[in-house]
Amino acid sequence: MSAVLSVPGGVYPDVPAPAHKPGPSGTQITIRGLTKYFAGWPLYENFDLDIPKHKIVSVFGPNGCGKSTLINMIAGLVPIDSGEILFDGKSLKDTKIGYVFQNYREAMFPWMRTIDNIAYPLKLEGRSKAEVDRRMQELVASFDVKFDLRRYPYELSGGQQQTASIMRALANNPEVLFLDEPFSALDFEMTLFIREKLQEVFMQTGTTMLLVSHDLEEAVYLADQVLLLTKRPTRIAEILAYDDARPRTVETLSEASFIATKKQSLEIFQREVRR
Ligand SMILES: Nc1ncnc2c1ncn2[C@@H]1O[C@H](COP(=O)(O)OP(=O)(O)OP(=O)(O)O)[C@@H](O)[C@H]1O
Repeated sequence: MSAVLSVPGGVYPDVPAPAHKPGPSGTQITIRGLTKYFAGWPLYENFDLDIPKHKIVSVFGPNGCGKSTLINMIAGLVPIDSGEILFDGKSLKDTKIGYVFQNYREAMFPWMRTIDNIAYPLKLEGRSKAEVDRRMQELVASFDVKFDLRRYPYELSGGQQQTASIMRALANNPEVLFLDEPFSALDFEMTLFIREKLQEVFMQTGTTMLLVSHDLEEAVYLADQVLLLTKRPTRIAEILAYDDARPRTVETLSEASFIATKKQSLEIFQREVRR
């Protein structure tokens, strides 16, 4: 009798299960055979990537190479054509994730007070009022919030709104936090503040973070790994490790290892843009 493979939605005889290639130990996200076309043109074709656990990975590459689409596909916001994305061997639906959008003005529910926006993921999980209050206090302390969270989002400054968006994304302690150019709509002062807060949260929690950035200095400053992509159809140009100790500070910017990683990233970027 032929072997029968049971798959969701049906039973097909003689269909071998595709061999899943796990990543090296310490991998959080495995992407295998990812394929995505837009309007008949390939963006990703048979793309494989391992994203390590408890690290910050910055995604950098030429304009339109698919940085946002990559994190959006991993986060389940954009459907994939084919392939497999697993989180520690689990599917997305069994994984807690948080997402920080570039456009914070459209990220929050305008009819809810800021505090209720931030608590929303906890309420969705059915947490008790005491649990919600405790977590909110922790978040307020770790983000050093000085503004009134009972205000509506539109009553806050851009930096305050983005701070609140990040607090919401972290509220239920996600395993992975996605950030799509979180600083690009902020002024310099707010960028520095939020960047330091993210670094502090990372040092406290070790939450895996995937950051899309257009600013190479910022991408390297926060990263354990810089993922450099090619032009489309997009492949990995190179993955650079950057392991200076945290907290990284203004002094980090003049360290030889920081400058070398930035220079190497820029050279790879320029090579790919000219190709
Ligand atoms: N919904 C869509 N329909 C058609 N094409 C799309 C769609 N979303 C993205 N694209 C195309 O896919 C490519 C990758 O887009 P994406 O925004 O992911 O790139 P990016 O690297 O983040 O871009 P940028 O550097 O400009 O921020 C672009 O050519 C874009 O025009």
